Amino acid sequence: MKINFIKVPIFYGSDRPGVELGPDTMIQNNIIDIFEKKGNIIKKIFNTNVDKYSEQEKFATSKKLKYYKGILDANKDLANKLYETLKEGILPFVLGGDHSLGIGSIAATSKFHNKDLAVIWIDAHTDINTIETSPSANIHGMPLSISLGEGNTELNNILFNGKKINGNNVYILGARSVDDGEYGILEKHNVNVWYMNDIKEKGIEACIEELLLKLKEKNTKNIHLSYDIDSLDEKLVPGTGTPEKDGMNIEQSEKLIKSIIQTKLVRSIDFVEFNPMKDINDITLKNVIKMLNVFSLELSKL
Ligand SMILES: NC(=[NH2+])NCCC[C@H](N)C(=O)O
Ligand SMILES: [Mn+2]
Repeated sequence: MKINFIKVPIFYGSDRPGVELGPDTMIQNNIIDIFEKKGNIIKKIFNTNVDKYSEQEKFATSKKLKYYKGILDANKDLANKLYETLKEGILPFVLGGDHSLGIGSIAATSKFHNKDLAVIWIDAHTDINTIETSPSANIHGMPLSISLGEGNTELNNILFNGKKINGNNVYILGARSVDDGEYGILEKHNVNVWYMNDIKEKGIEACIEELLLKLKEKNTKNIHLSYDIDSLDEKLVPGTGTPEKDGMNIEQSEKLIKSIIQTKLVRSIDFVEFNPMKDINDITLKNVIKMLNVFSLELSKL
């Protein structure tokens, strides 16, 4: 598979420095080699521009959204680079950075496919807060609501105005930390969610079957796959901004990623929330590399 890596060194959405070092840490740990040894071709490595804002400036451009302007401009730049990549027929693989980057990557993939897009969101959180419901004002907890057209800031209008996706084409797996206000938004938009409890009760295989069936029933043609490493259990990923207990193990995560890539419908991928500054004894780094091995192997078979 021909791939462009798009680095997005941003921490503003999480308000916890360190995650902006994720992309370069992964590159320094030879992920280009890992991908190429399996037979993929890395065409280009883009770097998204992220302007500098100080801690004191975090509410300077919006009272309710931390680092609003910094996140907006970075996502615009990401969206343009991702759209270019799709136009060249190359798979964009976005290296985060925090999950606020989902705003730009969904905007670009949706535009390219004329809004005929499903989003699979593998995450401990549902990331569907709005300005009103967010307990933190951290934009990495809001990319799905923004992509669904909630709110009316410039973040809603990247590449084209308004709603990028439909809620019944959004599939969240691995959730176990949901804020009170998020439940109503999930319901309003008919979002499909498999909570960790569902995965524990039914087993990951049964959940994957349900997911694949729904994709088929809806005649899904294009998927944006957004992978947050905090979907893994906190013991496996101490190096992430918001680790949560009772998460997926490596084997479950691996099965899930393989089955999704094997649909041959994945058009763009995010890999987010690795914070090397919070890592302990390289535990997270090792698991990040493990998961990137899974992605690269599966992609090489396409
Ligand atoms: N992408 C993430 N790690 N999101 C964490 C979100 C945490 C919390 N729900 C919030 O909105 O602040
Ligand atoms: Mn997330």
